Amino acid sequence: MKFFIDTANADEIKKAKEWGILDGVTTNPSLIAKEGVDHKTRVMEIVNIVGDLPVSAECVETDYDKLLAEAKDIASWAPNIYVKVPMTPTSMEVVKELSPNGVNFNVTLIFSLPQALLAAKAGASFISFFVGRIDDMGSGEAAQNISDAVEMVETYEFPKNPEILVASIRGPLQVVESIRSGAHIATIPYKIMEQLFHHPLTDIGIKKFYDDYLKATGKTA
Ligand SMILES: O=C(CO)[C@@H](O)[C@H](O)[C@H](O)[C@H](O)COP(=O)(O)O
Repeated sequence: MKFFIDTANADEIKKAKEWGILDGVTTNPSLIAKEGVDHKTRVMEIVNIVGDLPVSAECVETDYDKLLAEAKDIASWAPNIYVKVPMTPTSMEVVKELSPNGVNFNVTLIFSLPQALLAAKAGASFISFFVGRIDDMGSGEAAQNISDAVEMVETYEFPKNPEILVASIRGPLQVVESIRSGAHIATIPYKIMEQLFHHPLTDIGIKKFYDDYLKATGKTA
């Protein structure tokens, strides 16, 4: 499973890259707004940090002509940009129009299997399932939705061989859920990435090995 970071914070992206675990970056208008920076400037900074890894940058227009122009513009910023559009009929028209010309789309705000099918058929490269928000509704359907969507894209033929991307991850358990469901990608906020390194038994084990080493060598800490 690929690990993307879900942030527009440049320091967090640099750190995740240093860890050697980073496969891509996703941003959205809320994350960019939190940083208080210009959208294009920050996306280009991110591209400079991650090189040719995929970077998702989201459109905000809703009218067809404006969205088409915005998607073309964002796609022109760098070859590894994935243009994010929400699941709407208008967005799917834009995906259908531009994806055969080499534009990669990340269709976002996906909450159901039929929505994932529509995105795949239109020509999405990534299909972003929002597990946290599905779990908030208490339906318990998130994991099943992801594994059904993975099976769907691996069973049928679609224009771009889309990958299922798990978004709206709020804690390590949803990362486990993503792995168990066979998701192709999980996009994870920095704080949760950090949490994934830790386990109480790891800390206890590190301390015991070090203490035994000191005892055996007579050295002091
Ligand atoms: O859609 C993608 C990735 O494609 C994400 O950037 C996505 O927007 C975020 O994970 C969500 O907006 C975060 O949602 P939430 O945890 O605030 O509910």
